[in-house]
Amino acid sequence: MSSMALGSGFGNVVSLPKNASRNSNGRSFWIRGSAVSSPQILETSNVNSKGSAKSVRVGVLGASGYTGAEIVRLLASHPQFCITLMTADRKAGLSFGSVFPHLITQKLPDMIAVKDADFSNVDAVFCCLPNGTTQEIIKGLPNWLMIVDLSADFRLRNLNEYEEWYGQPHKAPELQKEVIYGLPEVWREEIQNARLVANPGCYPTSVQLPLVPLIKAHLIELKNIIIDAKSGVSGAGRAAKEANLYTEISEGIHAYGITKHRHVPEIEQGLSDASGSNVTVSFTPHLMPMSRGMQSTIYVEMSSGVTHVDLHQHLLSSYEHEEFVRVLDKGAVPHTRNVRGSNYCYMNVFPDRIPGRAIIISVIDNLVKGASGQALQNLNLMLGYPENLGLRHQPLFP
Ligand SMILES: NC(=O)C1=CN([C@@H]2O[C@H](COP(=O)(O)OP(=O)(O)OC[C@H]3O[C@@H](n4cnc5c(N)ncnc54)[C@H](OP(=O)(O)O)[C@@H]3O)[C@@H](O)[C@H]2O)C=CC1
Ligand SMILES: CC(=O)N[C@@H](CCC(=O)OP(=O)(O)O)C(=O)O
Repeated sequence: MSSMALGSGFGNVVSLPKNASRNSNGRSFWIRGSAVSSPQILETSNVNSKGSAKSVRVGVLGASGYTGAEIVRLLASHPQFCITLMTADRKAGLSFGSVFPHLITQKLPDMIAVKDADFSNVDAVFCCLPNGTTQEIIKGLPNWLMIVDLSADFRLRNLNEYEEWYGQPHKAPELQKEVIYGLPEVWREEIQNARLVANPGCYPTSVQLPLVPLIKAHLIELKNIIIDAKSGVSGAGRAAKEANLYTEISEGIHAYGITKHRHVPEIEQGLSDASGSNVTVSFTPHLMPMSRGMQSTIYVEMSSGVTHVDLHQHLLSSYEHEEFVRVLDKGAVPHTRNVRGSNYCYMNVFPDRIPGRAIIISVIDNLVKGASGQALQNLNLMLGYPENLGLRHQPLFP
């Protein structure tokens, strides 16, 4: 990574991204210089492979949940971010390794209740908290903290719509005004200048990545978009629920949230932004007997004179320079297994047997590109780092 070196309170040299000043928007992380003022948290795990202190101190709120654990897993190989704060609710007081033994080798702070958290040792936070709680918690946080919120609290711009779909008035409308929607392939420039980013939902990520470029290029009709989507059970979080017991989930699939799923307005907001007019979709999610992975099968009508080859070609050229989106070769079927554990979205286009229609298939790992990987991609961008830092894991197979 190209960088400039500054002396620091760590007594080490801290590497800052060369383009750090580009992010100096008055709320700038680097101008504050807070990254260089905390000698007490320096640990071996806070040193990168070059022996320099990692520059950015990160808090993970909701570290005992699935997305929190996934952030911790990804940050283990991040050369510049170290974790200085972890919170939990029922599991506050426990060590992270006792809650997630697969990550026991990492040296990490114990998880504490968010009310006891001291943010003076933190430059940026990932909020991996249940919907509805983040907006209350972050409105009390210092206004210089960089925040990536993985919940749905700040994704909908229209607060009436938020109230309608989430069943409660928004509790931090003043913060909503500064939020940037964190889908890097669409809003990269805005994210680079953001302090507060709303990380997209998993289903909306898998749908917008293929549809936004096609809508922007007027290659598909805005009516009759049908999305049939499927998710692994980790999408529902780690908290115990009867409906998610092995006996309820295994050896079967079922639809849920039919016509009422909270991701409908988020998908429609993204597609409407792309088209400049109101887009509505039919969206039905299904729960699959697998831990992680998500597929959206999307049925579209092509614009007059357009073929599925045009759609494929346009997606190929749109994502030619995107590291995390792979448009597969003609005829290759995207499979959730092939993106498992990675930040990739794989997609492809197929002709329908009905003339004029096409079928688009997009797959992601709901916990990575659908949540924590995308969140890390966003924080990298917000701080001026290459967006793939800590994210180059190849998919796990089998
Ligand atoms: N799972 C997924 O695939 C995706 C999830 N998301 C969103 O990310 C967020 C986190 O999801 P996920 O990790 O799956 O959820 P989990 O249920 O697995 O984890 C929730 C975390 O929040 C903590 N917590 C619960 N209630 C409170 C509270 N009142 N105050 C403070 N902390 C609390 C929990 O602590 P404790 O364990 O101690 O109770 C736990 O650490 C959610 O908003 C979810 O909608 C977004 C995209 C995908
Ligand atoms: C399988 C499952 O239950 N999945 C979750 C989606 C997870 C997600 O992205 O949701 P948020 O919008 O809450 O962040 C659901 O359908 O609610």
